[in-house]
Amino acid sequence: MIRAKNLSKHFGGTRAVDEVSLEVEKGELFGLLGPNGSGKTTMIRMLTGQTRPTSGEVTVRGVDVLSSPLRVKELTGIIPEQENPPSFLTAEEYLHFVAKVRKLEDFEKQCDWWFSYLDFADQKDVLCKDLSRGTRQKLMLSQAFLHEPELVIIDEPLINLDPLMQRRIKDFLKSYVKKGGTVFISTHILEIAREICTGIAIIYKGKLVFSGRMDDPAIGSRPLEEFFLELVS
Ligand SMILES: Nc1ncnc2c1ncn2[C@@H]1O[C@H](COP(=O)(O)OP(=O)(O)OP(=O)(O)O)[C@@H](O)[C@H]1O
Repeated sequence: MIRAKNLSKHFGGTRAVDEVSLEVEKGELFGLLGPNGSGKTTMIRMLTGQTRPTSGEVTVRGVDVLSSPLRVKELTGIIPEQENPPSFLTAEEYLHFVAKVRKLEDFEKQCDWWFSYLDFADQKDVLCKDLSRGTRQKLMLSQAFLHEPELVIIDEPLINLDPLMQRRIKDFLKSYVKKGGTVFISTHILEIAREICTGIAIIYKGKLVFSGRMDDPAIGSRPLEEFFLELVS
């Protein structure tokens, strides 16, 4: 689903991502972990065609991201970090707009399902600029999954969500991959990764320091925090 080979991004003298190679298979719920400033967002931006790598190769669902970034956007659901929906549309208008861009038919039912599942039907007619941060995140999650893409890439999926909504999204993500979807998330919340991810990669100062399945013997049964701290300190 995702193949990155020796991917690097430099900003002047800063090596935000440094020669990272990764493979994510179909059906995985894959977590990209790392401390603040370790390169997670930059990595996601390269995987989704939002930032051009300094060097390296990346394909998503077999499509070369560098030469066909728009095709990658068609094939995947994406939520960039702290992305906001357009201020001048209501929540419902935005979701309907995305459904039309994604060429969905009979989309009103699907949109209503999301409003109800994430418990924000009462905010449908509110302008996006007036939604709370958590509700904006609910809307962004809804738009990413609306067309049921085979692959969804989310930078910090649970940001700004209350514990009940975090539970609901975690359950949704687990069931999505059980049904054959693939989800790639970044997070610095280790309990989320321990609870829902099937595979993880850890980056530190731009370099990949671990990549493997959650049941990798190197992690064992110890708390993920212990393993993580060993690698990043
Ligand atoms: N546009 C940019 N220009 C210059 N430096 C940048 C730019 N974007 C990111 N960086 C730098 O690249 C490094 C990695 O940043 P990045 O945002 O990818 O980290 P992150 O792991 O997502 O961090 P966080 O968990 O704090 O969101 C940081 O040193 C950051 O300052």
